[in-house]
Amino acid sequence: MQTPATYPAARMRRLRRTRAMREMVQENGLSAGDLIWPVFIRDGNGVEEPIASLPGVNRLSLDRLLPAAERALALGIPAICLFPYTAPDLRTEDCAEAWNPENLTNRAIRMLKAELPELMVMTDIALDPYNANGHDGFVVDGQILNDETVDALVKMGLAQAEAGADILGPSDMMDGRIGALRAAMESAGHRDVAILSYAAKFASGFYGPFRDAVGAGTRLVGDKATYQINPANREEALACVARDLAEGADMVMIKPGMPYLDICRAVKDRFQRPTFAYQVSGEYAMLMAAAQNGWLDGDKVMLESLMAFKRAGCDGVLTYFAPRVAEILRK
Ligand SMILES: NCC(=O)CCC(=O)O
Repeated sequence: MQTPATYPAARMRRLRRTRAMREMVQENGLSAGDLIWPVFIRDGNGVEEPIASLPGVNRLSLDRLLPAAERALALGIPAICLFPYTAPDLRTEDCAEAWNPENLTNRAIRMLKAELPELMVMTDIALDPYNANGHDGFVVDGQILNDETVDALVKMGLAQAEAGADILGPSDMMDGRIGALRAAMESAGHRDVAILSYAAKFASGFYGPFRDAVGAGTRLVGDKATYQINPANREEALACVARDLAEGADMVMIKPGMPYLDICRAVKDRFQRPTFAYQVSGEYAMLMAAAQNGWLDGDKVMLESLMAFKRAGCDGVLTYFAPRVAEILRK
């Protein structure tokens, strides 16, 4: 970096004097094309069910998903990511609904790809929405089984690819799942299905409202500390990213987002690969709650928080704010 001259030759405020000048020298930008919109889906017809801990976010039945997705596409959002709220009777210990070709997610993928082929559909690969105990893997005697879970995740990913998913998002943090999914995609002829690995996923308290949204919160027995990363660890997160890229991930994600911007920057600097952050439900809920109380300017902090991800090196962000941001950016 060129050291600035000393005062008064250097007056940093010269380039902040007008909006035109500030915009001309702005280092990072945010556009609708940077956003992936996570959407909660549920069975039924004509349903838009509010989620108390995520103000402004609804669980949508598929007939309501379609116009919402259409709007997202019109606003320039390139991808949506589907999260199912699974009916209680379909949550079992064997999680068989996860790879049912006719499950809610797979029906949603087929509908979206038939109606809006240009909108990319990303999926989530983890057993928690289908598991009786809210965990991302099979639980036997209180242990989360790794390899047996990976086999199930592969079946789940194959069903999603078969339904037409563009991007698979393994979010479970089992070891070896990226390599197993990549190999399965190759041999099943789904060579162009991309994998966006939740590579650096921390065992965070910020996921609370999401668990309410998919109905896993009250079911979760214990915590996810035996498979998600300890929030204290940076090198371990980088090792997970290196491993997932080596196993065939096309893109990687850091999650949560705002408390982990240092990890975003380190991942981008070290690997130079497409890097995403997930601005998770707790981050959204915090900002919305403060805005609803009049303590923060909601739109302002929303845009600022998303720009922070770009500044930290992210290529894009998964955010529940996506449609609102895209609307503001269009003006
Ligand atoms: N596998 C997806 C998530 O865990 C999302 C978390 C959140 O939004 O809190």
